[in-house]
Amino acid sequence: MSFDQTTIEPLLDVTDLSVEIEGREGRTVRAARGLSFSVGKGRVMGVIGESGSGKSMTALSVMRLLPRAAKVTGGRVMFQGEDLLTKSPRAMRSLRGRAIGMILQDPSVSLDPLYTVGDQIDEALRMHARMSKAERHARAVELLTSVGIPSPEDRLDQYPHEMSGGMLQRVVAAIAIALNPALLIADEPTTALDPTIQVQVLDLLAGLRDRLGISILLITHDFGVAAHICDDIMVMYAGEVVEMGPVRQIFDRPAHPYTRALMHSSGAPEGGNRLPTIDGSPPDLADLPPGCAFAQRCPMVQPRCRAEAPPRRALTPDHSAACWRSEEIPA
Ligand SMILES: Nc1ncnc2c1ncn2[C@@H]1O[C@H](COP(=O)(O)OP(=O)(O)OP(=O)(O)O)[C@@H](O)[C@H]1O
Repeated sequence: MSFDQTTIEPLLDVTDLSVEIEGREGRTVRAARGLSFSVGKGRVMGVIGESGSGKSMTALSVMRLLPRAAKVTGGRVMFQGEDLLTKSPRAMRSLRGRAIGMILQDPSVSLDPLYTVGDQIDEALRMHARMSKAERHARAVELLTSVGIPSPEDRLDQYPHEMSGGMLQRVVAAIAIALNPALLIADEPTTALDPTIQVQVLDLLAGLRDRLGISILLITHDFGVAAHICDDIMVMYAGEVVEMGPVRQIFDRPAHPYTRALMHSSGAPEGGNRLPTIDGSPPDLADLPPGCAFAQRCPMVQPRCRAEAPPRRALTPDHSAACWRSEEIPA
């Protein structure tokens, strides 16, 4: 749990989610292992961790868009009272775009170069909502305005190649929110953008939460990005959630040595060193060691850590971490 559920209702509630990928030579990659987390209504939850920690697989599982080689081997993904893992592909298609919007890393991949921005927003509105052509046009203008695009009427007639990366990501955001989704899943939405534009796009997302009450699951490997807009964060390492809680509490008192190392190696959202550099590399997810997966890189490792995996336990009602030595980590 990452927020006080007596006052904030969860919108997305994931329990014990496990994902396996059939790799080469019969290797089974354990991309997610028993993940549990909740995204509160109107909250931004940051999913943070190094490359390969399982952030994207987690998001793809929620959206039911895992690649063919990957499969969910256990768990529940409760959203608006239903387990998404049991829904039909057709029901999921309808849910995506309507109740769950998506923003991916590279806006040029999300948009079709052959159609104008206006056509692409219109398509999203036509697929799911019963609106007249005039209503759809008015809504498209309203959407572009709400994501901070100046002269929206003119922009509707432009093609993606006529717009900058930052503007394109705003268009993607406009399409993602076109049908008033309750949840937005954003996978590294600012990584492909210039640092100054990154901040603008993050502010846009924060604005959507504040104005529309949308919940956001934001994947990033950048602590600066998380600090900028997240209410809560979950830190992933080797397919597990190793720490979770309100961002302020984690900043003030990290309770996992990996979180602390990430915080110390990450730059501000304005630029600088975005890729965390921590000595050593994560374990092979197809051949995990016994005990704590971080033990081999951990500055605080003890013999017990190599023998027995620490369960995630609560330090405060809404802050938890999976480390035997949480209480000893310097603030
Ligand atoms: N098609 C695939 N076949 C085999 N293994 C895969 C495949 N896709 C991903 N993986 C593995 O699954 C694990 C989790 O990957 P995932 O993409 O979720 O990590 P991530 O934290 O999102 O990383 P990044 O920040 O680089 O996107 C990684 O170890 C990765 O190597």
